Amino acid sequence: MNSYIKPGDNPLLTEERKKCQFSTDILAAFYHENAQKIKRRHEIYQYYLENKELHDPEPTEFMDRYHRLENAERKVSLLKKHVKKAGSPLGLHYTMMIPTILNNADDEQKAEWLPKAQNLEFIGTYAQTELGHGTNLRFLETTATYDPKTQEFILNSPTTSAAKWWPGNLGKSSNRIIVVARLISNGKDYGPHSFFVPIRDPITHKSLPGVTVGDIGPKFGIPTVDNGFLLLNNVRIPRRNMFMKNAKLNPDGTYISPKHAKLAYGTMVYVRAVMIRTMSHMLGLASTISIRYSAIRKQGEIEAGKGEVKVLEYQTQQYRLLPQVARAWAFEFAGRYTRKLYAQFLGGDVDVLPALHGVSSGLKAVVTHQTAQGIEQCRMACGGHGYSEASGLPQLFATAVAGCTYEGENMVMLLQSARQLVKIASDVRKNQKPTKQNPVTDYLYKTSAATKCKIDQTTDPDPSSVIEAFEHVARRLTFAAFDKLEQLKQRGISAENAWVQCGVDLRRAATAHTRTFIARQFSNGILEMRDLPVQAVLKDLLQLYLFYEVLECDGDLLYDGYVIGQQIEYSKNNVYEALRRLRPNAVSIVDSFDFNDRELNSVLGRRDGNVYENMLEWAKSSPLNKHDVMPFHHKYLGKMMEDARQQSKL
Ligand SMILES: CC/C=C\C/C=C\C/C=C\C/C=C/C(=O)SCCNC(=O)CCNC(=O)[C@H](O)C(C)(C)COP(=O)(O)OP(=O)(O)OC[C@H]1O[C@@H](n2cnc3c(N)ncnc32)[C@H](O)[C@@H]1OP(=O)(O)O
Ligand SMILES: Cc1cc2nc3c(=O)[nH]c(=O)nc-3n(C[C@H](O)[C@H](O)[C@H](O)COP(=O)(O)OP(=O)(O)OC[C@H]3O[C@@H](n4cnc5c(N)ncnc54)[C@H](O)[C@@H]3O)c2cc1C
Repeated sequence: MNSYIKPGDNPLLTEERKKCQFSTDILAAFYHENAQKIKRRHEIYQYYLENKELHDPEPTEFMDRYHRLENAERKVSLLKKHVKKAGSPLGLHYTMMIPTILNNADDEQKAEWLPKAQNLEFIGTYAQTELGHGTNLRFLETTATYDPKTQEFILNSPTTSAAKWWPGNLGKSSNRIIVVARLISNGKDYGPHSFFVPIRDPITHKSLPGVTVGDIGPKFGIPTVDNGFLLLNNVRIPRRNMFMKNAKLNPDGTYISPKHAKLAYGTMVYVRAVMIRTMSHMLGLASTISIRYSAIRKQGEIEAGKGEVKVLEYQTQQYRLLPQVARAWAFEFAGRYTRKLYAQFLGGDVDVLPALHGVSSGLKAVVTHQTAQGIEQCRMACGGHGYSEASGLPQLFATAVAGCTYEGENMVMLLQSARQLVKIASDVRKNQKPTKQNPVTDYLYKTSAATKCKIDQTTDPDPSSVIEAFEHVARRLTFAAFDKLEQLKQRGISAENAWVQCGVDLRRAATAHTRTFIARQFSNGILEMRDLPVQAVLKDLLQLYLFYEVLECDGDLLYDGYVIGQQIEYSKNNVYEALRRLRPNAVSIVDSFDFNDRELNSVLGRRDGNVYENMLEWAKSSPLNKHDVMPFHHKYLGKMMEDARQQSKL
């Protein structure tokens, strides 16, 4: 039933795979949405294996940034020949440039820019954040002043803090970019708008007059990406280079407002909506690496004299790793919802934007945070080898944790989600009904279905009792934060200051609300699976997810007596029971994520489980090992020891 078994694999992994009680093919197709996608994934991987020019000449962990970027550019240029969609130096081109053209360009602009972007005739990025401002877009300093005489915009960075700072692929790769700047026309400031701006010559790739651009230097991770800075000095672009699907500017400089004030933020909403799946994949990668490794790593005896056991036998190891698998699945279902909502928005339904913004901002924050935490758990669960770059986990963590910051700092995003909750609380207090159905927030209008939680000692529990418990917590925290806000305002504190004073409570309400949403999506999502053995595995994962989350918020559940201590004990037992049931299938479940060795990029997580011999091979690639004696040895340490020896002879 496990189709990942191959001759030559580590027998400890084969032993695990032979225990599989379900079809890995069916589970893999469900994770990647259909069997066709799995087939295509396998074809692409096979193609990669056969085309050596696409391989790295040495492990990239040993390359400096210069050679990493060169290697990435080499592969990307080759990939264009092989497949349409490529990697790192084009990351932002695909995730932000093309979506902005689709989302913000009018038909004529789209006809001009989209085919060229898709054909990679130019490479672009999204330059919004500045040295002095990222979160607070209204205070961006870059200006685009309209000159009706020439029908051009003049772009300027008036101060050092106005320098664009951070955009991925801006430093060295991009030549046509989106600049977010404050539109000024006829002396009036209309706030941030997007402009299509050439920054490098298309032939020589040299920066254009008035453009100062470069790489911002090494970061916490993602060394292959050339995040950049940019200063603009009186750079002129034609009027039609302002993105005009929503807001427009006539040749005489008169401004036409968009249908919704925040339509200009559409690209950010898009990335927040799609990055949920990327996070699920990253957590899936980390789980695959750590669970496969835990199945071949033996350490310690459980019963003296019976031999060392795989570390995966320890309940503590299972408790660290299996909830990460469950969360990867939960995030996948949550991401399907936000992508569907975004498709509705892109199809022209502008009214869906507030709901989409509400759910995607909270979700982006919770999912990136839990993904980064989960990867770090996986890394630590691999012991010393998890600390080596050979595990792939340090780089994976460094990449994932950036998601907590980019596309809206997480705390700020939770506060955006809380805005929606507070509005609903205000409606409820005024006995107002929802104007429009929203399956994500409608529960806030209802009172608790039961005054006491229904979790009991059954080991095959109904998910609805847990979801109701999460709803109860989210509702209580939302109304508590709202009431506190109102009390502060009644004491004469301004609405804005009251908001700041309730920030922590608002964040907690938004987190609880997002937990409720994810749990419901997971619970509904698995109903689509008809194959009974696969359904059983998904139910075990759901059970683990739900009761693990109960234990994460036990204080909030106990706070008002909604649950009693005994129900927390039942919840713990349900976690342990789920771990016990999942254990025999653990390797097969992560196999079903269907990540190949290129994607895993980890000696510990290889499909064949032959870890130790490959660790030795990997270490031998270290440039330090090109020399038995380092050329500078006798200059420093050698000399120091020689001097000490000479001294001791005196
Ligand atoms: C496939 C992709 C996968 C992985 C990614 C891989 C690679 C990419 C890697 C990195 C790319 C990174 C890119 C970037 O980081 S780009 C820069 C991102 N920057 C941000 O996200 C900035 C965050 N700041 C904001 O979004 C806004 O400034 C903020 C929302 C904080 C505040 O905006 P503003 O001051 O204008 O509004 P408010 O007064 O707070 O609210 C007024 C009103 O508007 C509503 N609102 C706000 N934003 C939106 C929106 N986007 N859509 C709809 N509505 C919005 C807000 O809720 C208020 O409503 P109401 O309460 O009804 O008044
Ligand atoms: C790897 C990476 C890639 C990036 N790629 C891009 C890109 O391609 N294009 C681009 O334009 N930008 C990019 N960025 C920039 C990114 O979008 C910003 O860093 C991000 O939006 C956060 O803004 P900031 O840096 O101004 O943080 P700040 O807003 O200064 O945050 C600092 C602290 O202040 C808090 N804070 C700020 N405002 C509030 C508030 N209103 N209420 C409560 N607390 C608040 C935050 O929670 C945080 O704790 C990237 C960043 C990184 C790290």
